[in-house]
Amino acid sequence: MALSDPTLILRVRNLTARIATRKEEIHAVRGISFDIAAGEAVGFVGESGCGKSVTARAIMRLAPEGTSIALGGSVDFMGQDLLQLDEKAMRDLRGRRIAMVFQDPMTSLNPVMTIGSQIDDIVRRHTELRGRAIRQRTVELLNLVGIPNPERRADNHPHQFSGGMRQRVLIAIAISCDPDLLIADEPTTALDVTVQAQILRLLMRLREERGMSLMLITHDFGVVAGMVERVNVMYRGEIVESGSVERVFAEPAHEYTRALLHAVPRLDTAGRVL
Ligand SMILES: Nc1ncnc2c1ncn2[C@@H]1O[C@H](COP(=O)(O)OP(=O)(O)OP(=O)(O)O)[C@@H](O)[C@H]1O
Repeated sequence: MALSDPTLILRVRNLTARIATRKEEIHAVRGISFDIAAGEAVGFVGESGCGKSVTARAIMRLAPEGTSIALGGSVDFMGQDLLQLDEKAMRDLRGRRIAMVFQDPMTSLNPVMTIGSQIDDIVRRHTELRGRAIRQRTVELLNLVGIPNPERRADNHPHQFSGGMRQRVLIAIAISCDPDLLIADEPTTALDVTVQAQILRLLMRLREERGMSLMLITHDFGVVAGMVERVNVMYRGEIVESGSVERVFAEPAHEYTRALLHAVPRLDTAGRVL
């Protein structure tokens, strides 16, 4: 299947995802459609349980832990429908062309391995580099995501890093293969506010420098403001509203969006004398 618009890298149509646990089946994503252009940052906003994470996982064809997933519709990624690929092709694509960063930077890292050896492994697996060149690349990646003294820090274990620094490490791992699309699922939720801003700035800088697309998933409208061009608002497994951030902020069309926006402090009115 060819993409009609060459600047689109992702074209999702009528995507459905049912996840089954031992107890029940949940229709978590109910026929959503959206596009992401090359180099574009798109936000997905909605309250907990609305299907944002399942959407991200559906694109990667990964089931949430402890579940199995059944997908419908199409996920056209640079001209290939990912839902039709065999598992081997999908494994090749994950991490290399589409990479993901999750909320909890501690559980995604191996606590007994040094940061450097964890990144070395990924560089070895995904590139042609061998010998000393691997560690050089690891240090370069740590430097790129703003880890000070990267040569020395590479020999530390995850618990010797702060939450924000661990998230930087995971971002380094995610961009190590130069993906076309980075999916960041609540990347700053576990971090305090100043660190949140630093991580968001880092993601934006990397997106610009590398020309990758960014799918930013958050329950917090404040996080997407100033970060993305377009936002999709999700509610109960559907996209109920989408548009430019400015438009959605200024004139939310859906009642649910208005309710979500109410929860965000308004910077423009905060200092005004009543
Ligand atoms: N591992 C799981 N086991 C059982 N149900 C799950 C699991 N993961 C997600 N679900 C269910 O799928 C639906 C969509 O969840 P999803 O995680 O996509 O929501 P979300 O919008 O990303 O919220 P959150 O930010 O809390 O993850 C919900 O009904 C949720 O309960």
